[in-house]
Order: sequence, then structure tokens, then C-alpha cells
Amino acid sequence: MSTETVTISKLGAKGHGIAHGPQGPIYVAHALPGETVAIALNGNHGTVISTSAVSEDRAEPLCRHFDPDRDACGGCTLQHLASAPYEAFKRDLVVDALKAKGIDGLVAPVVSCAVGQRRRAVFSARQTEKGLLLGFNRAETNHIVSIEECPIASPGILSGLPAIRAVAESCAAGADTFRLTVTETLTGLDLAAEGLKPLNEKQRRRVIETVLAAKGVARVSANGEVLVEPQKPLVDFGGVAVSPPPGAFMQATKEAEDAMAELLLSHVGKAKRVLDLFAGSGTFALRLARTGRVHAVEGEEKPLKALDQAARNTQGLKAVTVEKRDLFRRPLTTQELKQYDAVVFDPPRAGAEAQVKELARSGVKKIAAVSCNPLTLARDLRTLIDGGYKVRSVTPIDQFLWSTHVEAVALLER
Ligand SMILES: C[S@@+](CC[C@H](N)C(=O)[O-])C[C@H]1O[C@@H](n2cnc3c(N)ncnc32)[C@H](O)[C@@H]1O
Repeated sequence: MSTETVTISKLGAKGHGIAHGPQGPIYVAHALPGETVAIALNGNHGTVISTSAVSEDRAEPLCRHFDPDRDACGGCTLQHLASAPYEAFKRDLVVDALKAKGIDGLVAPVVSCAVGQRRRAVFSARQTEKGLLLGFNRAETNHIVSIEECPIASPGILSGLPAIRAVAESCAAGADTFRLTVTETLTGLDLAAEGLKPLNEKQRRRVIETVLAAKGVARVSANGEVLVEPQKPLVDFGGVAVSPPPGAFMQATKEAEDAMAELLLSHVGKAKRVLDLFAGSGTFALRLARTGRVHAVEGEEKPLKALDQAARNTQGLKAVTVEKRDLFRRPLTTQELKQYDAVVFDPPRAGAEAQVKELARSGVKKIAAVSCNPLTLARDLRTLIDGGYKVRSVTPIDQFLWSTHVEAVALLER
């Protein structure tokens, strides 16, 4: 390890300040463009010792767990960046990914994210000699930082921390680390533990007693199995009540979900036959079914069942059909796509490569692409453009405040 003084020239995609040293780029966490910093250099990573020229874009972090000089949690990367350059950074993640695929000039301003909106958080937990450790991992390590506050989490999750801790403690057996996904639902907190060793009868009883004594916990599951469910967890997808399965995917903030839904609904308009691909528990399908018949396709059985049940229990929706299908291996073919006026797709980070190849050859009039990865979105848009589609807009949506992740909705037509 050596000491050097460097000047940061830009912010990298992972939120590090990047300086150019004689051996190539040096990545410095918590440093901003324009700043001159003395660093302890380890390989091509620097740790700030002192800053002599402070950027005007620097902001005071809101959370005590962000402080790099203390035991900082790795949940946030960019709390030290003021809001205007922060939003420019997020927008540029999309702009740069599209540019690299020859797609220019279509990116709208970012739909912002406020503090206190995150309704889903994934905690790490472990029993120690001093008691239960519950928190978030320090960046790029397995070390758990115990959490006392979190400005991005919803008030429901924050006020539920004592109950979450008590349930985690009742689940914890041995010193192994496990993950606890906490989702705030309309009926209470939904807690899904994963990576736990199978619980014996005594441990199960302890979890049940803890949940019944705690306030505000709707359900606890371990490795996908429901242990106790005082209330059926319910979420609202555009006026349709859905009970998602334990640990199922859900958009991390309701505000981002609503923004995405509004964009794609305005584009799809009154299309009579709509296909929703990678449909999850029906976040978009159930909203789309207010005006058109919807076929929802998804790889996982349980969310699809929740979607189907919600559609059957709700008055005033057009017909909703569901299909379990692996869209990476068996995308809908050009022939199958013929019956739809509009297609919505919202794949995992890997994107929808196989499916867009079929879509690019199809006659579907309108497409809405929702994505959590600008790189695979750009690749997929390129395929659709080469197949004759025009991109009308791309809107970045900040769903993961102070992280380096960004969502985007692209609207296309032919
Ligand atoms: C980003 S989520 C979107 C879910 C839903 N649209 C929503 O907004 O809640 C991606 C979804 O794709 C599903 N998925 C992942 N791989 C898949 C595959 N190979 N075939 C079909 N669905 C898949 C996941 O189960 C998940 O529900």
C-alpha cells in the first residue's frame, strides 16, 4: 500500500471517483470529480485520507451509516452527491448505454426518488455471542453493519425494526448468516427468510409466538415455506388487490411502479389484446386489464397463481389469461405474437435477448420495454430498431435512491 495525491476527473458507473494514474485508472470511493485527494492506494483502488479541493457538487450525507470513517453500510453509494449532479449521473447511465449502441437523443429527464419510499429491503442477519446482528452488508464484503436508521426505507419498515429484529432473532439458529427480505404491504410486514437451516418444531413455535406477540407482521416464511400468517399480505396494483407469494419480486417503491405503469399505459392506450411478458404477480398486467384482454407470461408458478387469483376476484377487468413459460429458452414466436396489438416486457437484468429477436420480426404495433439494466436495454432496443421499430421515448426512473442502479421505460412503435 502507498500514498498518493490525485485529482478526480469523472464519476464511474459504480459511483467511484476516477483519477488517472501513471498505471491507468484509480478508483476512489466517496470522491467526486474536481476533487484533489490524498489516498492510500491498494492496487487500482484508493481510500481517501484527506481532501484538499472539495467539489461544489458535494452534499452532506443524511445517514450516519454512510460515514466512510466509521463502520459504513454498503446500501448507499452516492449520498455525498448533490441532487442535480446525482440525477445527471443516473440519466447518463442510460444515455451512455444507448449511445454505445448508436441510439441518441431520446432520453427524458429522470423521474426522481424521494427519501422514505423504499417499501422493500433485504437485510442480512446473524446470531452472535453479543446478540442478533441485523443490518446491511458493508460494500463488497460479508461484514454486517448493524442498522439504527435508514433514510431511504419507508416509515413502515423503520417503525417495524424492533419487530423485524425480534422475528429475525427467533429464526436465527447457529451463527450462519441469512437474508431477510422485508416488504411493507397494506396488511403489515411480509418477512421472507432465506438461507436458513431447516427449523425444528421448537424453533417454529418460537417464530410463531414471536410473530403473534409482535405488532404489524403479516407473514413470516423461511426458504419459501410460510411459517405463520396472521394476515394475508396484500398489495395494490392499480386498484387490484394481490397477495404475492413469499419473497416474490416487487418493484421497490410504489412511486416508481406508478410512474412506470403510467408511462406504459399511456403508450399502449386502448389496445384490445395485450401481452405482458415477465409479468411477475401482475404489477402491469392487472392495470392493463382495465382496458384490454391481457395474456400474462412468467417463468415462476407462484406469482402467476397470485396474478390469476387477483384477476378472478376483481370485478370490471377484461379477460386475463396466464402462462408459465421460460422466455429465455422458449420466447413467444413471431407467429404467436400475431394476435397482439401491444406488448409489454419487463425482464430481469439479463434482458430479453431471445424474445426481442422474435418481436423484431413481428407486426406488433406498440411495445413498452421496462428495464433495470441500461446495458441490456440498449442491446434489446438496438435489435428492435434494426427490425423496423422507432423508439419514441426512454424515461429513466430512479427507484433505488443513492445507488448506481436505474430503471428505464422505453416506448416503441412501428
Ligand atoms: C423485473 S421482474 C418484473 C416482474 C413484473 N413485471 C413486475 O413489475 O412486478 C422480472 C420477472 O421475470 C421473471 N423471469 C425471470 N427469468 C425468466 C424467464 N427466463 N422466463 C420468464 N420469466 C422470467 C421473474 O420471475 C420476475 O417475475
